[in-house]
Amino acid sequence: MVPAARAGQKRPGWDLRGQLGDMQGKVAQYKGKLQTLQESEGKLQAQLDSREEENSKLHQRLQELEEENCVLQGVHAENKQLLCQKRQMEMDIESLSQTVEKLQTANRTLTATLESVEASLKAARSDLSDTKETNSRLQQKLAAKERILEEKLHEIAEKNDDLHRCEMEERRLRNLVQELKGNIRVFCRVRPLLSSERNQSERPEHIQFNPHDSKVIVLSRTEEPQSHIGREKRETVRHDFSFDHVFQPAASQGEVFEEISLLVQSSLDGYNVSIFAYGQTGSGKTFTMEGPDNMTFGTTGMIPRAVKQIFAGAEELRAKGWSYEFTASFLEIYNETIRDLLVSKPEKEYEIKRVCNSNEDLYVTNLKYVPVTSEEEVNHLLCMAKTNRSTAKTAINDRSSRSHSVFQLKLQGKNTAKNIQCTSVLSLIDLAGSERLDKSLSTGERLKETQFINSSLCNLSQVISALANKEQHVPYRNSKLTYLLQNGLGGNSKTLMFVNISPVEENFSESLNSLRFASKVNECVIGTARANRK
Ligand SMILES: Nc1ncnc2c1ncn2[C@@H]1O[C@H](COP(=O)(O)OP(=O)(O)OP(=O)(O)O)[C@@H](O)[C@H]1O
Repeated sequence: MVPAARAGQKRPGWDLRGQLGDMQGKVAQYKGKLQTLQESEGKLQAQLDSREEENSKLHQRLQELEEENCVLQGVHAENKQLLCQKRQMEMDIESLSQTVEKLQTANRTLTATLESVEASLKAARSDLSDTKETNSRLQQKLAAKERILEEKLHEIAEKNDDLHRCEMEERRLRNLVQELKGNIRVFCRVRPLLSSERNQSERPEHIQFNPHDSKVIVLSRTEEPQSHIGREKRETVRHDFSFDHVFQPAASQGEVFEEISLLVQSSLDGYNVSIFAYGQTGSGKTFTMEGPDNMTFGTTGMIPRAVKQIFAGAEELRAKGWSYEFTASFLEIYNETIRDLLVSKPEKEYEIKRVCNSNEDLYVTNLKYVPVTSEEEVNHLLCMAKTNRSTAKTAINDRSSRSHSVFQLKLQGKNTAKNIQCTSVLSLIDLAGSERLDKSLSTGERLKETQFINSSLCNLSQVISALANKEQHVPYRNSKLTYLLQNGLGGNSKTLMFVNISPVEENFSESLNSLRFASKVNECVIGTARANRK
């Protein structure tokens, strides 16, 4: 467009040819330029292509880089996370370090403790081993001791058997001694003068003792001349008596009991034992058997002493396997009538009967038989009996007993281990006064009493002599006393009689009578006693 505008400014024909030439030049120019351009374009195109190629490569590279970036970003994020984790881990590590430090400290402490524990353990192990050794030594010792113990137990068992044999032998020998002394023994006891009797003489001269022989007593009296019996001048008449023992007035209750204690003991061995006190009123029978009213420890009589010994003996025998049951009764026979001393107002009738299915055992109907377990219980019964005992006044003694009193203790022993049983009755009898009729000034009721007393005492002597003479008939039934005591009088029992003597010269005849009666009894030899054993 630009050349048309210039041609309008110069001549139109020239102008057109010039313009054409110009134009052609210009076209050629343009053509050249175009070619150059085309070439440039080709180059550019080539460049463009190469650029495009490069661009594509770059693009690809960019993509790769983006991808890498993306990866890097991931890595970065990861890195960041790792950093975070690292920090966390560092913190953890730090805390762990602290923990580790603490643990190390604790570990150190524990190690120290462990060391000390190990040391203790070691010591304990060593102790344990020592203890084990000691233990094993002790076990051996124990086993040895057990063996010894077993042997000893065996020995003890054998010794126990020996002991039992010895005990039986001792019993046998003790009873043999008693038998050799005679189953009926008589002890004479002369009581001291009472203060009320002192005006007579300080020392009774009509009674003499032998200081070298405790078995002898002599009664002597100077008698006036009596030509009708051949005595022309005054002469001293001697009456010599010999008994198993004679107790002088000074003899204590203890000394007397010592002499009868073996006899009492044999009732624990199964022997019936009867101990009588015989003598005139006021001669000391009740004192000997029971003791005085104002009893002291030293003056207790044979009954409480026997009871004490029986219970003590039973207790000793308990250790040897024996056990005992005791039954006590206390009665009096007054004018041939039985009365229970263990009841204050006896109203019943009492009769002596045989126990059913038994040839020997007797019992009294309605009588109180009291099972007793101790000395105190029996002493209580003795007190009760003393109060209830019938007493009556006579010319000779203020509180003279006019009845026979019979205390009986039944003993039932058993030794379960040895399968032995024994039964016996210990009878302690305080006989009624034996004074003669003329002296006691008895009349009326008193006369009757005296007759009953004398008849039953006479019957007692008849029974004893019938037994001694081995007579077929023994008159037990003639009096309540002998009937009741027949088991304590026969050959199966041991009998002891105290003959009590008053020291008063006035009582010479009574004393002589008593000593004569006792002598008769003493002469009796009744068969061998047998223990009631099963
Ligand atoms: N050995 C003695 N020592 C001291 N006093 C005694 C002795 N023996 C007896 N007596 C006393 O003599 C008196 C008579 O004794 P006791 O009453 O025992 O006689 P008794 O024979 O039982 O008489 P009775 O037949 O009347 O019962 C009593 O005062 C008693 O204390």
